[in-house]
Amino acid sequence: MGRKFFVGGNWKCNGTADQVDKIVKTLNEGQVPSPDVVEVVVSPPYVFLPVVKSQLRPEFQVAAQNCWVKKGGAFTGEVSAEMLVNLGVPWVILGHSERRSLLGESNEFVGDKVAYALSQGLKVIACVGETLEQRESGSTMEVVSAQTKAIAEKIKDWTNVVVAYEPVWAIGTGKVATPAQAQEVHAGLREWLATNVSAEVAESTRIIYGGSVTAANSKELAGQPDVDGFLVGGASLKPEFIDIINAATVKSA
Ligand SMILES: O=C(CO)COP(=O)(O)O
Repeated sequence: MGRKFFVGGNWKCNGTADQVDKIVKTLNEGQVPSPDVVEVVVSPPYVFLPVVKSQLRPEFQVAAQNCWVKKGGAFTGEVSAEMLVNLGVPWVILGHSERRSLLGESNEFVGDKVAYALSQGLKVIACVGETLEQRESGSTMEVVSAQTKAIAEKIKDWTNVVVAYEPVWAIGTGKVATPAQAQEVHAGLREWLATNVSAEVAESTRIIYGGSVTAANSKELAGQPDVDGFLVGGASLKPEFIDIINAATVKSA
């Protein structure tokens, strides 16, 4: 299997300088599999990116949590893809559900952001996911397919894209998707890519799960054939993030 396990830590809008120091120390001391087995990317708030990047063990990478939709300029409060590249930040998270719902980012806007970030040389963790209401009405695949389609329409090369399936009802709620629920949507997304992009892209693109991932549930989720890793929120601020990274060994066992 060619898809390397991927574990992202999304710190969201959390952390003081002291807390960031402690988290980085924990990450640097943790026992984890080799970078051949797992790719680890942590995503602090913008203001901490330079310090985290400079202090983090070299095999772990950093991601921004967002970037502007086009070239920088007169866009007060925004950070451009060019700036991230200039600072040597390799990854960016785009289309997180908190930005979709709280800041009104549409599918099309997220598609434009993904295309622009890729064009500047960034790698993208592109998030999709349904609300509880959408799940209960049976429209989960329709929703995540439309979110993925809005990206697929704007990009040609999927090499630098990781898709994060994050059901909104599982984010920050302690209500994790069951391994079967995650597998079903991941397989559906892979099928969507096979039908609408190509068999190669479907086979090689990593589809990771996010939403109340913990050390306790990570191994069973990682055991699902189409779960290629995680995007971790709350638990990425704690020492248990190291255990979640170690769930990668389930794939090679
Ligand atoms: O939104 C998430 C990661 O991007 C998931 O957050 P939690 O792990 O806190 O549920």
